[in-house]
Amino acid sequence: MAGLDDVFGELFASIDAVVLFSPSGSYYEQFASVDDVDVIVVGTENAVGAETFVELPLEFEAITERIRFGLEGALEQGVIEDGDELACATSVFGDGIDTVSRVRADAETHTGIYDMFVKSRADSEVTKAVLELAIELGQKGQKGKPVGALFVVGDAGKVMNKSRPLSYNPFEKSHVHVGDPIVNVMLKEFSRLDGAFVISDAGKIVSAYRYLEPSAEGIDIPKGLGARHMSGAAITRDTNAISIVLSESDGLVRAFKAGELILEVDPEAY
Ligand SMILES: Nc1ncnc2c1ncn2[C@@H]1O[C@H](COP(=O)(O)OP(=O)(O)OP(=O)(O)O)[C@@H](O)[C@H]1O
Ligand SMILES: [Mn+2]
Repeated sequence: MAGLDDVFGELFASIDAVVLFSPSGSYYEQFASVDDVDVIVVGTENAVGAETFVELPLEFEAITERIRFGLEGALEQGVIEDGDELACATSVFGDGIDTVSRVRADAETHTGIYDMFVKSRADSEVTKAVLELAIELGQKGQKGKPVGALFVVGDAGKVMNKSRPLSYNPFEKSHVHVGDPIVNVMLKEFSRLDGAFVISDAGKIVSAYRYLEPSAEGIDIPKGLGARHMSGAAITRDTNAISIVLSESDGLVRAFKAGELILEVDPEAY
């Protein structure tokens, strides 16, 4: 009779690498004594001081997203290759690692979400701060009511050229940056008002209340979404910016790059 190892063992038979998602130090250490296996650590920070590390911008709640994003980053960094067989160990139910998924690295399913942070014009810290802000706004709303918001990040000069003011710009003479706690309060306050926020590569808030006027021809966004998403998507094809959009109507946060939807997250899941 076959033992469980014969059955479950197939999950990690002849794999090219083990990918540990946010392992504890002791869990990671155990792999040091395993022969002939490459170990890659993926997480929001390299808490275990791993030699091979891939950074996640957020702790994705959905395991499929977490693995897809982590592997996309690992492919980008060249620590794995297309077609590699990987044992991805992650936590689904508890604090510790409780799940192993066998996944084949597939360069074809490249979504661009990793590029959004690492290969964009804007600093990855800036993109991350804006994404976190949008998620936080989505969780709390404005005084309990759902709000929508549109942030256009990077390539600000070109974005300004493709847009016009809806009202006076409260950030006109200021030198404030995203990530700054005061600025987050201001951005949340202004998010009740119309138009887009324009943010520079380095995170400076260039303007609020911008009405975007990109060419929207041929832009394909999910059905049911309106002008905020259409303009947010289209501006990323006309410029090298990325857009992060919080929908007032369905509460989801979406990101667009090069005119394409590259990320869709439910703020309630974080
Ligand atoms: N071209 C644009 N540039 C900047 N902001 C815009 C633009 N078009 C619409 N908006 C902003 O988006 C808001 C919502 O518009 P609309 O309902 O058409 O968008 P939506 O994609 O359905 O977004 P939501 O899901 O939040 O309702 C508008 O009140 C306006 O503030
Ligand atoms: Mn709408």
